[in-house]
Amino acid sequence: MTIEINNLHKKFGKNKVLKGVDLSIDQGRIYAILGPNGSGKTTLIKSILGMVIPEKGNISVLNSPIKKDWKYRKKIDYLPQIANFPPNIKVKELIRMIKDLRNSPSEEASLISLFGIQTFLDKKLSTLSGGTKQKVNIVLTFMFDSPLIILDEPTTGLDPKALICLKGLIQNEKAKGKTILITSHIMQFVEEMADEILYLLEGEIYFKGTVGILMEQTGQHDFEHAIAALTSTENHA
Ligand SMILES: Nc1ncnc2c1ncn2[C@@H]1O[C@H](COP(=O)(O)OP(=O)(O)OP(=O)(O)O)[C@@H](O)[C@H]1O
Repeated sequence: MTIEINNLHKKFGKNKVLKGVDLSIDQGRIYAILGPNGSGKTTLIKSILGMVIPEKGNISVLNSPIKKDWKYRKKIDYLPQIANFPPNIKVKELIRMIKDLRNSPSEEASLISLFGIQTFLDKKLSTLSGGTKQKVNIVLTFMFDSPLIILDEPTTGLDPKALICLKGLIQNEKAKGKTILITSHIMQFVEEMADEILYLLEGEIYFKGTVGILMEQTGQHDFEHAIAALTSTENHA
């Protein structure tokens, strides 16, 4: 089991976001974490990363409980939804900085040419377009070789060519036996990529299963409508 979560609770003030999440994530599959805005997708991801500390519950990553042991973070490649990097440094300096921080082997050259960002290496981050920044973030995420990859809204701002590259990259990593967790509001992307859907609602995993099972349970013929129908039928995980 790559990730095991039991009875996870997290609130911010009076706002109870996660209310007893139970979840098992198997190795070598692509999982899409879906749910309405504010349903707690990012909170769940950050709990797995140890960036949010839950009040209650247990999380194990790669067979070890994560409490009080931060070393497991090195085994996760994480693409944040909003990356706050210093604006005044150049792309190549950022790549260098992240490599030094991680102190793990990295393979950035092929990714830089795959996304065609060679000409931006000497540019400051503040001068880049949104899509180019996202390409840089993708390079920073995929240049390491960790068994678990977590992508929070990876498609944001990407043009079609970059989107195709991203999909290929994700499939390649899966073929190597890696486990991939993705949040996305782009249903076409999710349908194409995900082996399994995890739908968060009212602080719990409301549905867990394949796209096929989701369609069958909701009686819908397209994925977008099946997701929309989830909340109006009884489809508990
Ligand atoms: N650091 C924080 N302090 C206070 N409230 C927070 C904090 N982080 C998240 N929240 C609240 O927790 C709830 C869940 O937020 P979260 O970002 O996990 O949702 P999400 O499902 O990822 O949403 P979206 O689809 O909009 O990205 C929201 O109501 C949000 O306002």
